[in-house]
Amino acid sequence: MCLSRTELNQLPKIELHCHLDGSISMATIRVLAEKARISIPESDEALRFKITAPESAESLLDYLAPFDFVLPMLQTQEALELAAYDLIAQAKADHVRYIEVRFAPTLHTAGGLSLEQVVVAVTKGLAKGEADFAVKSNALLCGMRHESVDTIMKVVDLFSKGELTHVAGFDLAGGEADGYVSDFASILEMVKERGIPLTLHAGECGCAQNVMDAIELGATRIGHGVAIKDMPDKWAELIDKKITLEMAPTSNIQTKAIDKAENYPFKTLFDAGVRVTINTDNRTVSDTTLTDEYVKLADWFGFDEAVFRQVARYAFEASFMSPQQRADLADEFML
Ligand SMILES: O=c1[nH]cnc2c1ncn2[C@H]1C[C@H](O)[C@@H](CO)O1
Ligand SMILES: [Zn+2]
Repeated sequence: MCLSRTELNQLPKIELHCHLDGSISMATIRVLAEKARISIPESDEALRFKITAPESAESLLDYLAPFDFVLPMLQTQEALELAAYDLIAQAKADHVRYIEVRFAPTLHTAGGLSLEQVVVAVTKGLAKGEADFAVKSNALLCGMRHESVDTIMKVVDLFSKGELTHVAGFDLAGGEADGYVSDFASILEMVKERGIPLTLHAGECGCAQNVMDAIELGATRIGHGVAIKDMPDKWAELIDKKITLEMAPTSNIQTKAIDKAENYPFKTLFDAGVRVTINTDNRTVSDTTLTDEYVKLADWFGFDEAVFRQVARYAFEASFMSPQQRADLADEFML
């Protein structure tokens, strides 16, 4: 029997892949714009047009365009804290019990903040969100793929600052090109050496080899990884190494990682035993919620509750939670 939207909404969830700057609610964007004295459209319809992925998006690069609109509003500690708090409120509405919130600290320094101040502000917002909404979280720090190795290294160095808390892992985001992972081998070797948990955006643009390169260089999780559908001979390796794919159905269609729902490889990969998880990627840019993503997958593939519980267990196991967070949530997700 098909699960209703209400039943899907109420399932306890874990979200591993959600970008802070792509997931600020419209109401909070209005608050942030006013604080930053940035004029934005008055009508919600016109504002939505600016902050969501264009319907005509042909690629990941088109999909990323709305970020340029919101980033100027995210240049103070107050704004970052509000944005993080707002995201936790949205996660609560999806019955998310734990979320990893990613962002690129270097994109928030235009107003004079240090990288460290950026991270402190976000984690403060996450902590307030946890206190008010009982949603646990950690931050993941992204380097941007268009940045220099030196710049990204400064982000990696943040992990060595003992006073930062709730910073759980590293990622590389931004436009994807064939072979990009190996360009960052020196950074990723350092990440491995320092024992920093690693997830990498890969296989979002038809570049399946990037997924295998990411695994080779130490990623235990892959952001999207959709292109691995084209390399079935590699699935056994993913299963064997317990690699987890952070998939995001709406985003993956918008970026043209996949042409249409029927070809979305989630069920094929799940049935084969690959660890797949469900994520929003960007709630606002993709105009979605985690419940919407569950509803889509239930509609497309007729998944029952057991599938969603198994997927949540995969997310729990692959998460970069602290031992305490893991102990607190184990009963709920390791049924
Ligand atoms: O799906 C994505 N793929 C690659 N990069 C992305 C995606 N969604 C957001 N980003 C980028 C744009 C943001 O400014 C940055 C940090 O969150 O990450
Ligand atoms: Zn992403």
